[in-house]
Amino acid sequence: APAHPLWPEIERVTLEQLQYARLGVEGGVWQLFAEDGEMKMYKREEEVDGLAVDPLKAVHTVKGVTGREMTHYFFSPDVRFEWETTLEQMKVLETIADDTLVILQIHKRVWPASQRDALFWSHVRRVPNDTDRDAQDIWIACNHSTEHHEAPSNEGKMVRVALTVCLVCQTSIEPPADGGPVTRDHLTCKITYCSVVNPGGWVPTSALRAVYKREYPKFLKRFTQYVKDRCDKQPILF
Ligand SMILES: O=S(=O)(CCO)c1ccc(-c2ccc(C3CCCC3)c([C@@H]3C[C@@H]3c3ccccn3)c2)cc1
Repeated sequence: APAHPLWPEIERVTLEQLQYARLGVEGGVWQLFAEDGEMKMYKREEEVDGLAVDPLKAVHTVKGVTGREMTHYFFSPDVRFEWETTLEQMKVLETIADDTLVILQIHKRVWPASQRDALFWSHVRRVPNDTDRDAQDIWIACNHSTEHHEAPSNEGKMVRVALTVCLVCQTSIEPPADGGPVTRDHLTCKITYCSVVNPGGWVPTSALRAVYKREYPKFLKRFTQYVKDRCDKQPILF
């Protein structure tokens, strides 16, 4: 594993997020707040220092793509502007490895909040499925706020959000009955998207919750459709 000062935290947080995502939405603590076909979005209403920091967990099933493809397009900075509509600027501050980056993002102003930026490491990895041998490997992409000497400290300008986000994907293959080749019609990708965003500065709770309710379903729907469109007619990446 690369000898980078962030590596121990990247390893710990990524595996913690994997376990957190795999807990699903048990326990009755999760409130279903949006549904669209296979996509179900849950939240918990929590406040930190009077700020709404509502953990979010979404589950979704997408046909025709693999978890490797889904997490690849989520991780790749090159395509982020294709699907992230609230992004204004993005800069890769450091390439720690081909699967690990430090990214600074400036998001568009979302009324009534003032403009925000986010500084985080981003990591993607394949995790062998330790419970079910003949299942496909699990893929996880994880974004977690960090410090970085190259990021402006924003005195009095931009408010910096703190976030921890993960996208965990499990691919299933239903092989064709006639023993023919596996095509995209035989693929199903089960997704769990988790996010905790601390807005970093005052936003009226009711307004912020309205932003969450509007933006998260739009974001996950748009992102997953983007991946389906990109993968259509392309060779399958397992
Ligand atoms: O999954 S990611 O890593 C994808 C890479 O971009 C990610 C997701 C979400 C955010 C994010 C950052 C700021 C804000 C708010 C906080 C106060 C004012 C702006 C929000 C609010 C929740 C709403 C929102 C939800 C989804 C998409 C955009 N907007 C979300 C950042 C990164």
